[in-house]
Amino acid sequence: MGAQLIDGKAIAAEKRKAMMSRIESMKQQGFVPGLAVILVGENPASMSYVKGKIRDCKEVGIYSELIRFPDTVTEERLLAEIAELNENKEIHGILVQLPLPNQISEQKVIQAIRPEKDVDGFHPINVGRLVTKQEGFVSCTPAGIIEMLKAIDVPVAGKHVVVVGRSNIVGKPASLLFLNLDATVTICHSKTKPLSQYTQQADILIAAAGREGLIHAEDIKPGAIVIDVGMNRNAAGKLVGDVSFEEVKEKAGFITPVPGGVGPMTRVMLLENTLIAADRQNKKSSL
Ligand SMILES: Nc1nc(=O)c2c([nH]1)NC[C@@H]1CN(c3ccc(C(=O)N[C@@H](CCC(=O)O)C(=O)O)cc3)C=[N+]21
Repeated sequence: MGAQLIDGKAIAAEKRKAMMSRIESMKQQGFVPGLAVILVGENPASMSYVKGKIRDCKEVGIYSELIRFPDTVTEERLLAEIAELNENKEIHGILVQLPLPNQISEQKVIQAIRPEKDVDGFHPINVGRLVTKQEGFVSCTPAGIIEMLKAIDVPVAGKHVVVVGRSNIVGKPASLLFLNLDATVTICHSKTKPLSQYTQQADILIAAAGREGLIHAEDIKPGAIVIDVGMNRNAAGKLVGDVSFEEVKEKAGFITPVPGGVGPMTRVMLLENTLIAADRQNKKSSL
């Protein structure tokens, strides 16, 4: 294999280890960081993701609450729960697992969370802070991608970053983060024609379209850094990214695997954001 593997799982484990001592010293000062996770319904994928988040919290010593509702829950009830968590002094971060059932407006729910507790970074206030380069919370997946590049010591300034995908959760915030780090950023999406003409120009390629087999060897520049955000089930039921890993790894300089790449970094950044939230709220209350 030509490319060096970026081992997200190992980098995330390293980061969790470093967090444990930070949390230990917080606790010695009588302060325990806390995360509330709201799960609506019984979608198996959502249930398994949420379980993973709660397990991560336990491992590093973050207090966590899992709050579950049936998929028939009203928007009003959900908003009331969030209002309560906004006032709860033991809870510094609130995450509502997406997607939500159709009777509930995701935008309304996201906007009900106090921006200071929005550890997903989905609230428009936090998105606006990212756009204007102010302190706030950044969506966990893009933040995790930046941490991976830091871990392999790759400077971003002046690089051409091509982002394929424009979701509110990954593509858009990733583009803004790279722009804030002085990269030259191109955003591509399903209507971009021809896609390969753009991806071939990338020093750093972010594949976040959610389509298996989107990126092949001929679509990249030799030596490029390829970050695969895709999470697709292939015909054999296996979890695969947007990048045809076996062929692209021969031509890339660095590549992330799926699983074991961006996913574990996303999870660890949620813990990181929860610690940042706890720190900021602790400072405020002791002023
Ligand atoms: N409010 C909210 N915040 C989220 O951050 C959020 C969400 N809703 N809804 C769903 C998506 C999805 N997501 C994943 C995070 C990590 C892995 C992960 O760790 N994946 C493992 C593999 C897991 C497996 O094998 O299924 C890996 O890539 O190695 C997966 C998926 C967070 N999301």
